[in-house]
Amino acid sequence: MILEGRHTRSIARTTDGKGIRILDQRQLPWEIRWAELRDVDAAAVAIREMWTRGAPMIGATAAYGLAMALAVDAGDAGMDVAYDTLVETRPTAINLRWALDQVRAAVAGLPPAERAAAAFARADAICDEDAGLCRSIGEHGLALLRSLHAKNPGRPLNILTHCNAGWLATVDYGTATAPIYLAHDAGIPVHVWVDETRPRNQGALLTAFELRNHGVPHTVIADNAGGLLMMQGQVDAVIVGTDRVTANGDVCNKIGTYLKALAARDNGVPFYVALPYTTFDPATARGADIPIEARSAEEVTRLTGPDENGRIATIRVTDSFALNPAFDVTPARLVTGYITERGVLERI
Ligand SMILES: CSC[C@@H](O)[C@@H](O)C(=O)COP(=O)(O)O
Repeated sequence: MILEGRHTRSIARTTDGKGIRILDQRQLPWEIRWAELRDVDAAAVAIREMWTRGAPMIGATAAYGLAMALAVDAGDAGMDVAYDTLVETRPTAINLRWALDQVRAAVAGLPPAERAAAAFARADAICDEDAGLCRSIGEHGLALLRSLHAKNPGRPLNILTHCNAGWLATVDYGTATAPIYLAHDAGIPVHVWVDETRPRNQGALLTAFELRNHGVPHTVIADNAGGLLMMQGQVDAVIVGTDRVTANGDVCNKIGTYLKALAARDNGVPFYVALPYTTFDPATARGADIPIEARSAEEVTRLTGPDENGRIATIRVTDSFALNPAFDVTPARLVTGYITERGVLERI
């Protein structure tokens, strides 16, 4: 399924300006379906049930959710209830709290009649800023990929990524994918190893969809294949996104990221983390202090997708007890560099 354009903004206001449209990521890559969210409860459901996902996109959706709440009840008490509802939807990505705090600060001290408009304006600005941040991450990452490719100019540059940190997870470009898109557009022969990213398969379903749309050569691999490929010299760099980087540089990202970082270190493969400043959490000292989201065991025990007739079907993988921590923490010592809008930093 190809969208118009290579990447697109996956969040926008509805034409009447009172709600938002998001790409319903539960349907991808099988169907392009936009969902309209018209109140704070709809925004909370969309975040919690992962119609939309990825740290910056969660923040953007929540910002609009708070604005929609203020359009109904602009009082302080109502705002606090809406804030609490939204901030609890997903605990790990710091962008969620950051964006809600931004909207709350933007309306502080305003008369109730002016609050909703100010909140929507701040949410719009968060989206515009995020697209710019990701573009800058892409430009700094492009310079990095150029130098990596120059070491072996005769062959494709092999990047391994985990989960989806692409334009679906941000407002545009993505974080981990932005350098890849810009490198591909600049004529650097990039090939991407895409971890399928069990249990929700964000790699196989979403990152592969994005790369296909953009025409970037890629190969989907089982999550456990990366170590072997690194050992065989088939990975030049790992680039991942993140839900939160703490004051000491620890990186929280989709479950399985830590194992990739360990394998990368053991094989001398550089391990990069792409992030905007909105994902940095200086108030949290270290990764062990981050709340790790526990999601439903059914995400592990069930698989969902279209059957041979195109009908969406769910099959059971096991009836045993299952555990589903959604994120893990990669210690700062395993990170080669942080690709940010300010440049590629050895320390955050
Ligand atoms: C630019 S998105 C960065 C992270 O949010 C991304 O890598 C990730 O882990 C997403 O997890 P998800 O559970 O799909 O929201």
